[in-house]
Amino acid sequence: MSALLEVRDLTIRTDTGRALVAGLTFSVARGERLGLIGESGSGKSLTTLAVLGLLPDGMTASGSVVLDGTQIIGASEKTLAGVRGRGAAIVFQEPLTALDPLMRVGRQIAEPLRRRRGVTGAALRRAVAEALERVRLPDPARIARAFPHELSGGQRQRVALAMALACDPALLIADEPTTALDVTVQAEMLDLVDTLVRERDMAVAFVSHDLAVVARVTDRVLVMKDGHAVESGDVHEVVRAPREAYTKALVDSARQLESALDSFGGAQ
Ligand SMILES: Nc1ncnc2c1ncn2[C@@H]1O[C@H](COP(=O)(O)OP(=O)(O)OP(=O)(O)O)[C@@H](O)[C@H]1O
Repeated sequence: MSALLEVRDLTIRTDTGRALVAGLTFSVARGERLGLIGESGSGKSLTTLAVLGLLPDGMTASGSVVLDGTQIIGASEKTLAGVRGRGAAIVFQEPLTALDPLMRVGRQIAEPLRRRRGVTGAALRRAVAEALERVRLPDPARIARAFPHELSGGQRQRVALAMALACDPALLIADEPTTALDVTVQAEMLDLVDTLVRERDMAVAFVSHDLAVVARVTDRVLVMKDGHAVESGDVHEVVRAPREAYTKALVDSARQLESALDSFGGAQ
């Protein structure tokens, strides 16, 4: 069976022709969990935006990005609208990127369900409540009536996840979805993403600069540096025996962080 996402020789350039991502090739099978890892500026976010045809104005992509059978590069807005939500959906680091500050969150979750699935009336209200329950938000009726600023950062991130999952995407793209949260809320959010994607056999592209986080929720990892892939493989293999110096440095810094956290925990 063909891959759910097939990226071939993806190059992303600025309007001045500078390549920010160059010749990137990777794929994600249905149900597979891929981590995209690399230091800040390595091109992870631009790669995920290109997968949904969401590159910032002025940037162009070349090569091939086939998502759920649809070629994304050069596709019309109409084609892209058809594949977004169902083929893949994205959760960003800062949920306010995805949430409209002036709209109650219930309406924001309802909107894609109405538009893409044609759900209306009582069925739509039920679907919104279910979407909020699925991400383990207590008192979904109250949350649905709230505006984004009335929720905590962790609750907003769950709402953003509920929106992304509303149309049952085949691929969930999570771009550092826990970085802006405090450590406990981060761990809860990771567990939630992990549980939900396993329950649904959903594929994930999980973007992070933190190898420890990626190892927790993915099976395979693609290491990026300066817009190129430097290494890929089974996440535990890569952590155990990194081949490239750059990957080794990422592994070492993740270990240092872990042991610092351990000794901090032990001192309490
Ligand atoms: N809108 C933009 N205009 C110009 N350059 C950009 C733009 N967005 C990103 N870049 C540049 O493209 C490169 C890759 O950025 P990208 O956001 O994909 O990296 P990243 O690996 O996701 O980093 P981070 O972990 O910090 O989000 C960086 O050098 C960045 O400065």
